[in-house]
Amino acid sequence: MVAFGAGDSPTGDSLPSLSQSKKVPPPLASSTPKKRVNGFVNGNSSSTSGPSKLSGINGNESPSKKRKVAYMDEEEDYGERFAVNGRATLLGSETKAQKFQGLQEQRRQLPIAKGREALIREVRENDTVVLVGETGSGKTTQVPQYLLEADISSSGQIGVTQPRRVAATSLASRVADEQGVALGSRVGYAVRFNERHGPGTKIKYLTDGMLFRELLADPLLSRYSVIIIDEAHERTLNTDVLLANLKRIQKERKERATENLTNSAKGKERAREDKLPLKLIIMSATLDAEKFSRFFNNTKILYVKGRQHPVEIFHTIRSQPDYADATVRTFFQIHLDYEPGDVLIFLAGQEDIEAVQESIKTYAKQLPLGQMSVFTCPMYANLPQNMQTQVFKPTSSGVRKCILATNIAETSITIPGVRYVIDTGKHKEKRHYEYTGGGLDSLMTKDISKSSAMQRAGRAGREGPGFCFRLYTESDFRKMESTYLPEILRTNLMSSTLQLKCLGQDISSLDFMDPPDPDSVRAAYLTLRIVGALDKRNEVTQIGRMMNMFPLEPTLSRAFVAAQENGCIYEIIGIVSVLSASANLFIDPPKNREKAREARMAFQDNSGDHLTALKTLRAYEEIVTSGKSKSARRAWCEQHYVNERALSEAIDIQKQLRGICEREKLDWNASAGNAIEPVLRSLLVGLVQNTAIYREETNAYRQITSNSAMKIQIHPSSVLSGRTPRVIMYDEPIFTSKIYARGVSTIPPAMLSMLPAFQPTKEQTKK
Ligand SMILES: Nc1ncnc2c1ncn2[C@@H]1O[C@H](COP(=O)(O)OP(=O)(O)OP(=O)(O)O)[C@@H](O)[C@H]1O
Repeated sequence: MVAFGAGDSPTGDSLPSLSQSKKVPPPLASSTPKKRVNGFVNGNSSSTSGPSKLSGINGNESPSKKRKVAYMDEEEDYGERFAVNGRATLLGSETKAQKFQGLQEQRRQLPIAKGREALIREVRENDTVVLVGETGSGKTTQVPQYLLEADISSSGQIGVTQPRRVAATSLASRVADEQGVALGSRVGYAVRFNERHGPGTKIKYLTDGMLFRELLADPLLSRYSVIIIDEAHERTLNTDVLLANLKRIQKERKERATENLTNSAKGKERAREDKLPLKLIIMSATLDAEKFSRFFNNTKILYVKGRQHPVEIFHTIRSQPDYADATVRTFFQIHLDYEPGDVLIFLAGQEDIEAVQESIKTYAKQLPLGQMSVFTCPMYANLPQNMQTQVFKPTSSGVRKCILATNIAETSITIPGVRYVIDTGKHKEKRHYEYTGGGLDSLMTKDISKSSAMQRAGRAGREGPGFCFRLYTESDFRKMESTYLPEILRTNLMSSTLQLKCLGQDISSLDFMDPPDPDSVRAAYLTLRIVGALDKRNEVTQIGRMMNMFPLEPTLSRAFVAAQENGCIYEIIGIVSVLSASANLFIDPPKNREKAREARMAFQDNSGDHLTALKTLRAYEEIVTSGKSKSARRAWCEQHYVNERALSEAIDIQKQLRGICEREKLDWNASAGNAIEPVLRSLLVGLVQNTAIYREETNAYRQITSNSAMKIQIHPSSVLSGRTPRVIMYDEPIFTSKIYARGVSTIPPAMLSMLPAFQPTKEQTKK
């Protein structure tokens, strides 16, 4: 049993209080938990330590020896399965008009509704506004609609940025419903490789990365009248780059507006038609508002009063070093003793999610007869879009949905039905380390920040009072950092540097809220020079511009450009599509690695993982075009240990990349036939920094372009694992217990000398 203490939630220095359970009204009678579980204490009382009802969860005894409840498989489309009863029917039986009226009533009840007029006034009077309001108060869904309804956006669009694609798509869908229009018409969205908007779109939810890309074609973002940067506290690299640019754009558009207004009688009208100047709103529930305000010349800060529903927060009495186990036990404590309502669990990453999901499913099968059944549903970035949106579908009243998510579910989104949040207090943090001639990304499990903890708790209490169970003590909460280090200070800057260069800007001289580390900037320039995207004076080259046309990582877009010269775009598009898919192509069960490897022999290419991936994609395409049934396709994938989601996503990306080729008048059908050399050569041009040579003395690889003595091993999941080809190239170095090269192909040593930016030593080209 996990013991939880008082729900009095301390707050961070400058962060608004999320929940102070002693101050918030107690949960409504109908929503009060049936009874408290042993060990859970309310208010200020201390923990009890009676015997756990859930001893079976920890020990060998099962909660129930009989399995009498029906359970679902996560692969099933449960939306269809439950379409005939429960909540799904309830919504389905409402008329469209009733549903619309219901949504309007919900809109009126939101805390932000009281501030509607004041907000509109402030936005009219100020070009930039910082808006802080509790989670769920209605910022993201309502502010764009208020501005549209008040005609502040005039003839332009309102762009609302989100750090994550799932938030952008789900919010657009909600706001389209609230506006009573079809998604993609007045309200739309744009995320990488997936857009739904049209000429009539007035409110567009988009990822910050997409808005950054739009800058390239339209440096003044002239189609927008208003830009809303939502969840600004996350300080993603794209958000920071956008903020620096938005400051410039506002200035330039203001100058134009003033010119128009003073120089001609028709100026006023033109200024309106040109959507000048640009209004900017920066929003979050957990924002260092003063810092943002200072950055925008001490602009106005507005606070939304009140929260929609109370969230009662509990901390554990003791620290929980085995947080996965504590999660499972807490889940069942809720499941057995609390009223219906779905549970959202925050875990660090995919591995944690899979392990906890497995345990929950196992124990759920042993629940006593008559107990509500459990349906588990994962949610992490590597999961394809269609799987991520599964979590939003309703279940029947006899099922408790348990969503196991990473921090992609942490901000902005409302998952209908969620009433309980379990927060493990962990996340995965990506950090980039530079060393001479290379870089290394690490992905480590770390404690979250206070701001994250508050956002996580905010996912409960969106449709009614909620509960948040934190698997860390109150004193651990107090010790957490207020916010994370901005991404610009801890990530690889190569991609942004190139994009800015194409805009005629220099990352080292932009006006950032926090300027990047000069070493990281130097490393980004060096890599871009090595791949030929920049010249010696750091000016963008023709190659760099071509690379920038494709929404790909620079290493992949460089391979793409090389493929045009080498006559193998057809092959490179296939490989790049697989590498750009959000899920890994090959299922790599550590216990069954040999079996998986044998099963994939049919596609294995001796050169390594890149051509093996291409052959796998082609084999799957054949299956699809031959008209095989859905279940036959799935069986084929299972038999070969390949991830069908990754393959279907790759096919989708491939289609889009081919579309870009057509637009740019490139022949995507240009193929090298059976010759693999042009394909490897093209990949090598992009991956030149990720090349390594085998050293017998250490039985490991050493990076060629760096002086570092770092030892690299071929990752066990590679088809080349167990072999020691002399020279390899790889997609990325990853650091776990050792430094591994992942996505590896062998290359003939002589190929290195073909690279203009790289002149190898004699030893390196030796056969
Ligand atoms: N998809 C949805 N289904 C049901 N209710 C929703 C949905 N989206 C929003 N809501 C309702 O609208 C409220 C306001 O949501 P909104 O995202 O605008 O709040 P917010 O202030 O931006 O919150 P956050 O800071 O957490 O992003 C939610 O609390 C919820 O009650």
